[in-house]
Amino acid sequence: MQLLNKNLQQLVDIAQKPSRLGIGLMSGTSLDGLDIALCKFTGNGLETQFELLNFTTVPYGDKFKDEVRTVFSKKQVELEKVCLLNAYIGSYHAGLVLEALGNWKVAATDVDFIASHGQTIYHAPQRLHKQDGYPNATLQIGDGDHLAIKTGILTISDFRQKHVAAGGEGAPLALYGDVILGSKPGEDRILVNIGGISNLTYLPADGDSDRILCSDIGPGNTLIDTFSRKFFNKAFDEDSAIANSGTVNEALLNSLLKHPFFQETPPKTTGPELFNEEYVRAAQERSGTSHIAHEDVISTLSAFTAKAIADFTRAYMPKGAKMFVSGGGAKNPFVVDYLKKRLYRTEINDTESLGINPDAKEAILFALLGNEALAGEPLSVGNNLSVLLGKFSFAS
Ligand SMILES: Nc1ncnc2c1ncn2[C@@H]1O[C@H](COP(=O)(O)OP(=O)(O)OP(=O)(O)O)[C@@H](O)[C@H]1O
Ligand SMILES: CC(=O)N[C@H]1[C@@H]2OC[C@@H](O2)[C@@H](O)[C@@H]1O[C@H](C)C(=O)O
Repeated sequence: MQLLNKNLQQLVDIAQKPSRLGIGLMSGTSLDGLDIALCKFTGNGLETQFELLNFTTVPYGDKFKDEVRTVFSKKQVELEKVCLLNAYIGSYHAGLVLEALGNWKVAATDVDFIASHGQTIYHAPQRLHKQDGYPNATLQIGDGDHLAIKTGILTISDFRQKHVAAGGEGAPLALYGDVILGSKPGEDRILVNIGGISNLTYLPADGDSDRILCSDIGPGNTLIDTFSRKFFNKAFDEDSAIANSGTVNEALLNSLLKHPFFQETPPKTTGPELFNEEYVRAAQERSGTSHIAHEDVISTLSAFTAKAIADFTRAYMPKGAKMFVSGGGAKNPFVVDYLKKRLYRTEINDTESLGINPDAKEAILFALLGNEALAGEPLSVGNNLSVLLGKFSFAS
């Protein structure tokens, strides 16, 4: 007699496998493309053994980016567009997964699960929306059912909602993956990811769970990208070519750093809902720097990203901790050099030196969270919430 329906049986079977093949998908706030990481997991929790088998970033075309930007971090949008994009992105990502699997010569039937972050279109922690009676909120679109149906692979998605439901801000979720991938007994480590928004995980040498901290820091690439697009028609400041041709304007830099967010005690989260074009315009007006050269704006915004990380590190991190950077911002020489100058006593490398591909780190994180949703137990580490995240979408 069959006791379970087919879908529940599939969950039990996958959970009991000695090792699982999972795909992590991340589409971040930089809107540069879809990161796809094929990982093999053995075990779960802090004992997880993991291997990155394949990784690719599929760049988004301008048309897709423009479509998403019509609803991205905007207070008012066409609701119809949100509805259409929710289905479209799920299905589009599914197509990209199938294409990647084809390129890697891996059969979809050999993959146990997809763990999909989706596309954040609005992040609204209470600290940002400040509306009485409303809780923390965040919204990711690209529905998991479309991925499951189109690829035939069990899909876990919408990881941030339960974090919010359990009292968190829905981010950052990096902590769990960073603890597993990046901890080393006897070494104080700081893992900094410079994506659209930058965030950091502190991993103490003694492994003391109470001292582990994960928090957003401030803008990563988001402002550099916005103004590179606006002034120079470039998606980003490749190899800091623009920033290097300008000068940091100290008055503007100080004005940019004057926001209560930077004084708030971590953990905290933010997004382009705060750090956007209007934010920079207002800082320019306050500091009388509205007419400085466009190159100087890019240099100053790059310094802003780096100085926010340096200030946070000085304020909250113990001296002597080693820093490991990842995310697209780790490839911005101006940002990294500025950071090194501000933190001249800190040893700074990228996460490649830990054996973690700096571009793949966040996609791996979601694959890890998917593995936990299937085979793990709620874990209490640092300031993470002790809940298993993610919703299941079955292929039939
Ligand atoms: N060669 C380079 N020079 C300068 N900047 C670069 C370079 N390569 C990538 N970047 C920056 O990295 C960005 C992409 O970063 P990443 O892929 O980490 O973002 P993301 O996944 O959207 O991040 P998150 O979700 O963490 O906000 C680009 O938009 C660009 O600003
Ligand atoms: C709401 C949202 O999408 N936040 C992202 C964003 O990009 C970086 C930073 O802001 C971080 O808080 C988070 O992503 C990573 C993966 C996280 O949750 O750890």
